[in-house]
Amino acid sequence: MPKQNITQFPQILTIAGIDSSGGAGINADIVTAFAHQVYAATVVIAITAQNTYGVQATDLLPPTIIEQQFASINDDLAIRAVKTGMLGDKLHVEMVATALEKYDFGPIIVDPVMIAKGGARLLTADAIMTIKTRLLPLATLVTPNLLEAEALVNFKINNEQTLIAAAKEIQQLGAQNVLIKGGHGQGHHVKDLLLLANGQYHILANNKLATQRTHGTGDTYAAAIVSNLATGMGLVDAVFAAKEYLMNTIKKTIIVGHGHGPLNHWAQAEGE
Ligand SMILES: Nc1ncnc2c1ncn2[C@@H]1O[C@H](COP(=O)(O)OP(=O)(O)O)[C@@H](O)[C@H]1O
Ligand SMILES: Cc1ncc(COP(=O)(O)OP(=O)(O)O)c(N)n1
Repeated sequence: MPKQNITQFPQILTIAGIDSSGGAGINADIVTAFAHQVYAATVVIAITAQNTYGVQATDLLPPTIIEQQFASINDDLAIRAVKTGMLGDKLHVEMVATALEKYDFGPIIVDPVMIAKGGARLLTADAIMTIKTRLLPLATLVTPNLLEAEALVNFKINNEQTLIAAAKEIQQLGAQNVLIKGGHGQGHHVKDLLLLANGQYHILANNKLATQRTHGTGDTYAAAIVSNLATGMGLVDAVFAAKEYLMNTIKKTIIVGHGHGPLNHWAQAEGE
């Protein structure tokens, strides 16, 4: 079927899991994209039963419907950039990699989601190797948090030297650019490291805010980056603008649920 050439709205694709509580996963990706005036299509890989206390159950969709979602989107939409999130297991990581090799959806942002804040596994341990061998070589940018970065490189990150070493090693696995997020670090400051394809790097630093309403921070960060890329921003600007969007969503708290609550995606529109 020929694609219509009507693309007034930048369109992104998110390939991830649904969060029943609405704060993370595909739910966070959609609201983040729309807050950026970007349209979001979805390939649903997983369904989770979770709330702000934690993840109670997860299930993965069968391959046929996943393959069909990719085909349906490719036949009709004009996707400019794509993001992956919760992929569940080795088989699903392989399927997603195969689809991303087959279809051209533009720059690929890989958020290698492994463990939710409450400790639940969102990716089986054996799938980490598949992320390394199949998905990272396709990635324009990979966005691990500190624990995910450690799992990718198999060493502890406890200072700036090991942080840079880890980013370089992840880049050698094939990801063009690497953003290691520092939210899980110790102390009062958060330091994210962005290592670029040309070897230069930037540190994005901010104070750690005393809040437990941080459910969906990783998804929101990556979704804002992919949205910015879809509007034509360069990678460095896209990351810095995404960080600013994210910080606004954390600073202006909304109260939903009793545990690790979701972010405030109205914050930017409301202004300072
Ligand atoms: N308590 C906090 N205060 C300020 N920024 C935070 C806080 N928690 C998370 N962030 C921001 O969210 C980003 C992602 O959080 P992080 O915990 O590193 O990843 P993930 O949400 O994927 O586990 C961090 O880089 C940081 O910018
Ligand atoms: C369906 C789904 N996908 C991803 C996550 C993890 O979200 P993230 O922003 O990395 O962090 P927390 O939500 O764990 O704070 C999730 N929980 N569910």
